[in-house]
Amino acid sequence: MKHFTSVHDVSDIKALVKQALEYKADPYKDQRLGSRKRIGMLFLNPSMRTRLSTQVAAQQLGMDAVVFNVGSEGWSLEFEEGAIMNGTTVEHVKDAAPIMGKYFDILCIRTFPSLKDRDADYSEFYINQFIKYAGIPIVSLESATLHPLQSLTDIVTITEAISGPGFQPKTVNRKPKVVLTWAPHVKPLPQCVANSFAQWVNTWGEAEFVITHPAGYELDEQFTKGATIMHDQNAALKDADFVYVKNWSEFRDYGMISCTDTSWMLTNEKLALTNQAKVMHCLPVRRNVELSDEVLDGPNSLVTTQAGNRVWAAQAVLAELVR
Ligand SMILES: NCCC[C@H](NC(=O)CCC(=O)O)C(=O)O
Ligand SMILES: NC(=O)OP(=O)(O)O
Repeated sequence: MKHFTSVHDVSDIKALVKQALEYKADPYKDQRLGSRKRIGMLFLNPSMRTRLSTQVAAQQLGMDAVVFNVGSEGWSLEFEEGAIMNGTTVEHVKDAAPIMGKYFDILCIRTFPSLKDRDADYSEFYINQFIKYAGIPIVSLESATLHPLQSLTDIVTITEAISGPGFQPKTVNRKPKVVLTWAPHVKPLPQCVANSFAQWVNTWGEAEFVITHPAGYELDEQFTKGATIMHDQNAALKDADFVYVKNWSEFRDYGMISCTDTSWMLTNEKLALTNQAKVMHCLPVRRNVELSDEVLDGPNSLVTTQAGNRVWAAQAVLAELVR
């Protein structure tokens, strides 16, 4: 693995999931693997889970992690080739990234989309500039279109749940039914988590995968191809074993919100349509907008386990890059 910015960087998903679960069983088994290695973590946007879980993962491998909230504390970066820098940006990524390449062995970056310019966002303009100029492995901590550390975690979480004693598929030998459902929100959010989840589940190939959303919220087909897409949420939820709840803004009418229908919120009434599905969400979650309290606080919620698993996914990825 050279970089970790999408599922395409992974040659064997199942092996990486296995590695993550091995770290969960024995967190310090490779505590010297990353000795004398250092990761830099650049945040152009806020984070709680990604930041803390990746730091913990690095520590468990014996690596140092340096966090830089570049969005709020650093010089504002210029990314445009040939820019005449007589405005508000202070330093070009061409100058900054190679220096970070000297300080660190691996550079991890969070950079959200603008949700204004679809072509620029979907070209992954910002993270690709770091790949071009830093000269060291780059790890996405959520980029303009994808969130691969989250998606690896999600596959780890599903794998763990279906291997456990409590899992009862509807029919024997059936792949688990995984439903990604759109949920309402108060503001336009990136498509990253949904794109990435779809990309990973499709590549993994071990689920019967359904995506449900209101008309107009179709995601980019490059990520969803292979999934069944339905506009009827109740029909989609039937017999689901896992329900992944996420809001995203529109891809076609880019960054827009055309649906404010609160009935898309996942409630216990909707959960009753499923095969006692486990409920997932990447967090942070808007309670009683995306998901009801009763679901989040109820026995079907996997969200805390899922967020806890972020550590093992990050540890597996860092270990692979160090190796
Ligand atoms: N990293 C996980 C999700 C990050 C981001 N959510 C947010 O921005 C939520 C903000 C809010 O609820 O106001 C997203 O959906 O891609
Ligand atoms: N799920 C996730 O990426 O959370 P943070 O935004 O808190 O890192």
